[in-house]
Amino acid sequence: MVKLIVMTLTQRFYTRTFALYALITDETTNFDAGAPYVLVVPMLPVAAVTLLTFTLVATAIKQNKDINTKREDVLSWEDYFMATAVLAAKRSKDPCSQVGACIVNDDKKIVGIGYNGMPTGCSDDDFPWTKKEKHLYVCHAEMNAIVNKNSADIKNCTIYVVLFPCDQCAKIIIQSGLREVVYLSDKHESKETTQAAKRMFDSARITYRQHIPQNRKTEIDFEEINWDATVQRAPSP
Ligand SMILES: O=c1ccn([C@H]2C[C@H](O)[C@@H](COP(=O)(O)O)O2)c(=O)[nH]1
Repeated sequence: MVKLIVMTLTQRFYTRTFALYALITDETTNFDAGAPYVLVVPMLPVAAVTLLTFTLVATAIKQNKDINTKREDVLSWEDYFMATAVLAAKRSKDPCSQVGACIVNDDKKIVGIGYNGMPTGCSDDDFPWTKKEKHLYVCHAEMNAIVNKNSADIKNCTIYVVLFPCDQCAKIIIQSGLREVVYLSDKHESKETTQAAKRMFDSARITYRQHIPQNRKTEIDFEEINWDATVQRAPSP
């Protein structure tokens, strides 16, 4: 409907502008080879301004409509849980692999989040991040998500994790009673540790599958919040 109104108005505008221009210049009656350019070139800025105006009006109308209509283009549950794992991973200080994990129960409630990092009390600045040494100290994302759980029981939950779990994490996942592993990357699939993890999952009947995001990109844009329209309170002293 909005499109139709805009198209009709645009068409009318052009017809009238063209007729007016033809009247002033009388070019339509003297159509030699150069005449079309003489007609079209001066109209380009007018056309650009008109198009911009109509686009702005159409956007305003559309936005006005949107505040009264249910949004359809929302994050799917699966993208939401994996995005939560990816967001947690952004806290990781590991220079090679930033891993995040998010545990979800049957009611679609998040009951644990974690990322790979040094144990509490072991400073990120004092312990090594080199490829060889870090493995002695780093707590894996899955382990952190499990020990950080905010629910008494995580039995039958699903864990969304950025990287396929290693053998050590597989053991903790199995012993915690988790039912399913959803992962994003399997970049260490040829490693013995990943193969051992898959062997244990298969035996313990824990399913695993790769998550293919519906949206390749999910942006968080703090600028989207209209700060000017909110009351800005002074921070507490
Ligand atoms: O299941 C896993 C496996 C690994 N991690 C963490 C541990 C390390 O910080 C990195 C792996 O580093 P690489 O240099 O890629 O070997 O990922 C984890 O959290 N969970």
